[in-house]
Amino acid sequence: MSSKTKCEGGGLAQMMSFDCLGFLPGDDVIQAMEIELMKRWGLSIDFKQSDSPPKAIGGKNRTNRDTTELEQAANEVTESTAMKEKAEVQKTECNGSEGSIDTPTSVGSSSRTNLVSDSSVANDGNVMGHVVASKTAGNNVEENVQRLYDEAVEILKKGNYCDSLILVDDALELIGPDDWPSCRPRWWILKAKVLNAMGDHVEALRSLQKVKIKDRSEDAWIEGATALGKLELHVTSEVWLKKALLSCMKPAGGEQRTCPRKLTHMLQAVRSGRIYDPLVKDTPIEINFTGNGREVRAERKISRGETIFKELPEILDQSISSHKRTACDRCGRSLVKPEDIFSKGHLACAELQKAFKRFWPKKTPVSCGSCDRVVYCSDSCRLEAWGSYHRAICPSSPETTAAMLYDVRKSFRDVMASDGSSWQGWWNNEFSPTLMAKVWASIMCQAKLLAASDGRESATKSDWFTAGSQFEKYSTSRDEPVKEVVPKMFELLNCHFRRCKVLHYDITEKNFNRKYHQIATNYITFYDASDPLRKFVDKVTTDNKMYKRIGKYFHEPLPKAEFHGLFPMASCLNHSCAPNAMLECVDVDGRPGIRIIATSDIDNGEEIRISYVDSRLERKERRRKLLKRFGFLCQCLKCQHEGDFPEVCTYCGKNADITDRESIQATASGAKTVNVTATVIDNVTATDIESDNVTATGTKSDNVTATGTESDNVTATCTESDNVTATCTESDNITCTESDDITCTESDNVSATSTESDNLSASGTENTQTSSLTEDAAAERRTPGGGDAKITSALAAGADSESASDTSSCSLQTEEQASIEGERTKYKPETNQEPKKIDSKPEKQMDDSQKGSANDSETRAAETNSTNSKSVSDSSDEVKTAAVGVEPIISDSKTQAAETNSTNSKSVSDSSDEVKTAAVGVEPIISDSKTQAAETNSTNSKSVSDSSDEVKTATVGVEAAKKFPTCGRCKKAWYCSQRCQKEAWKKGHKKICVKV
Ligand SMILES: C[S@@+](CC[C@H](N)C(=O)[O-])C[C@H]1O[C@@H](n2cnc3c(N)ncnc32)[C@H](O)[C@@H]1O
Repeated sequence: MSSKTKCEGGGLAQMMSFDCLGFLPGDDVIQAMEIELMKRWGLSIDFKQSDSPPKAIGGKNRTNRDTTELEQAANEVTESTAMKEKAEVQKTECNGSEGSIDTPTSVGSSSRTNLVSDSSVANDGNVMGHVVASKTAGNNVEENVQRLYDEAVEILKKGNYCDSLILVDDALELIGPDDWPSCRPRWWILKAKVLNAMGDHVEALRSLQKVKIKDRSEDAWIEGATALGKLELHVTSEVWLKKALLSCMKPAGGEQRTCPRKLTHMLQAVRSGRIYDPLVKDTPIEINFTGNGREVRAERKISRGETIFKELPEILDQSISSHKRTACDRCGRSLVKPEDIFSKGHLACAELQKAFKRFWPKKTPVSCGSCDRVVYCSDSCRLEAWGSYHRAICPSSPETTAAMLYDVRKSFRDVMASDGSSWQGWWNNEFSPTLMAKVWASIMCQAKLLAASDGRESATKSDWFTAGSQFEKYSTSRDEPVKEVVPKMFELLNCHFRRCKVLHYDITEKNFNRKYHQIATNYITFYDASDPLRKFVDKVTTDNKMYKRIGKYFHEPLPKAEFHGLFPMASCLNHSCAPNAMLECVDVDGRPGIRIIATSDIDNGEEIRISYVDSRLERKERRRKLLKRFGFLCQCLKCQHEGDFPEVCTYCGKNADITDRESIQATASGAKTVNVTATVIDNVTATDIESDNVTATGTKSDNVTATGTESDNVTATCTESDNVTATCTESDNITCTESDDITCTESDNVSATSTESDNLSASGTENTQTSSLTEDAAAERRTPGGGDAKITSALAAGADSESASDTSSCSLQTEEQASIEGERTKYKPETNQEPKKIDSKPEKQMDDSQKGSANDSETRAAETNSTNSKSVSDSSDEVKTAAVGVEPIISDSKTQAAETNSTNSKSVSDSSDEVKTAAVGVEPIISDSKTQAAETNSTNSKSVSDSSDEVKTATVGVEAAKKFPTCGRCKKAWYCSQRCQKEAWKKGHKKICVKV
């Protein structure tokens, strides 16, 4: 795609949160019918070429579509519109209307009396009189016309449609076309407003069409779009809304500006209707667009256990962790073989072999024919895949970028468990990179088909827009940069599609981020409900004798071929931890799909929600998962009425003790390390005298301060925090990340490094080096291998064999080619081992790059999974850190994490490398003589000392506060008083409380 035709849409697309506002596939046919109808109603067709969609693939466009077909369709619409009109709430009629047969409504258009001279109408008489008089006298006319206009608007506001219509008509008659041409359009628009309010949308359009296109203001386009929408001419309505948006963004002769939210909302609502209405037509749901995005509502009462809808994925890819299980690349049908599941030893068992012969469903995979990377369950899947995406990513030769994409997918799975770090910059484990590649490939194949069906070699802008619009269904509100985290994958995809045989597509950074978030927000994990392994096991387990002999081979949870798919309707379902529906994997039309089932009775109009996580998990765990993958803090009824901590009243938020839970503080003297780590605590402070390391780490904290006097390293690190200060007096190093202020006073040798810091100052120091990185440089540093020219070029080299046409941008450098070979082998360790479960590591990879050191604290804290304190030291000379009173999980109250100002602290040490956890509420334990001073800066501080000077670790201990009594039924809420418990019960706890 040339830069001219990039599907970026600039501010417009962003504002709309749609990729590009092109036409949707099939719009040409719909528009042809809409034009037919408009002609019947005597409306002019003032379209330009660019207002028309490209013709449908394999279909007929409006020029070659059979006219009788169109007429028939138009007749049907006319009839249904007329019927609707009848059923609709009363339309206002002034003096009786005379609608023509084809015109669904025609109110007040023909039979009004001319009231130019009748100034008794409503209260406009005087103004009208003035206008007439001033016109005759030739003075003050414009002023009087303006007054007349204001008057008409006032009357309209009062809902007196007939009077305002009469006034507008009279004014239009009075102000002849040649009098004040610039003033007439306003009157026509006002007339359209009145007519729309009266329900006469055809007449409203007729009025608007009296205004020349070049004179149509944003208001005119909006009014027209409203009329068209009411007449259910949705494609044309959207065209008018886009014109409103354009004229609002850049009014004639005016400066570029931002448009009102209302307008973008209108466009989104029309667009959503156009996208989802055809999908939901045979279901009991409607999909609406609200201020909070899409939502699914019941259109009628739905009973518990009822299937709400079934759906197949629009596009899918196998999850990285299950790639060893053979499955169809197109539909996800599992083609798993015994060898994929059982070890060689097990396979040697004759009994098992016999059982395989008898019970294992036989299905021979169909290979791609061009590459050996994918298989299909049937020839039809193979052909479908080839036409719709695979031909754009088929790795027919091992040297291609496409092959590398598959290598990455495979190797990623193999090495993740052992060496996650070597994958930094390539990918994370959210979903497979080939899913993203398939999305682009299918846009490309669609654009190619659109172009080809019109006899063109290359795709036009409109083709690209239409092709891209198939993924508009998957909206997202997330926009964090991803390219920076996985720059190598960006390079690989960009290089591949830029030089692809099908068409050239230049993936921009913005495209990449957007597609990533679209997929990450919307993918659903599913599997083939008719998996051969499942069928085999079912058969064996029903045969008692057989089960006795071979049942021992499958005690483990059975591994499934698992997929990530994009499901248009299910992706609109919002989450609730107390859902009224759930998702189940089932066969749909002979293919693996899903169905949504009501888990309780659902009222007409009620929102349908599923749970994105296991709703039996603790609230903090559910919220952590939701925040991590979907970026929201769940506020559902269940979350509102469950607590995380026994020390905090779930209802009123009161703490069980009197300490100030907004602060966490540690002070130590002469210790090796003073380390305070906190999540969602406002003030995090580590202070130290003559110690080696002082570290304060805060996530989502307001103030993070590390202060050292004559200390070696002072580090304050924070993620998403407001103020981070590392202050050091006569100390050696200060490091601040994402800090607002850094201050150094009278230090000997200070090196203060700041990333994205606002203020960096060093005063009174003898030897000071300060550096402030620019955002770009910082990004490059943060991303291992970021900007790695070798990889980029090598990727280009790999792509060379695919296309000779575009060598300028991806040039081949031989010594670099060798380097990618090195990379390739590095990423392809030979392993026959069963891949380990890779849950946390890959996630951590992404976090590491995104969150910097804060991630460490989160990981450590997650390991301890405790709100309680611990301190750790060990005999190695590495500095060990431990989260102090840290809850890594999101908490909506700043008071939920424990703090150090406590009465009882403790520290634990151990000689192993691992972070150890400790029980709470006990006196400090000193199990290792190498642990030295620890002291909490509290009223009841503890101190621990030791005579050795080898390793000094000081960490702050925390005691859990007193606990409140729990809800006896569900044990998921704590209350400080009976009153709180009763109130909470009434306000919603009752609805979510389940006896355990
Ligand atoms: C699969 S989409 C669901 C449809 C969504 N409303 C939309 O328009 O895209 C998932 C996204 O919906 C939003 N979402 C879903 N459930 C939510 C909830 N309970 N609270 C807040 N946001 C929610 C989040 O932004 C999440 O990333």
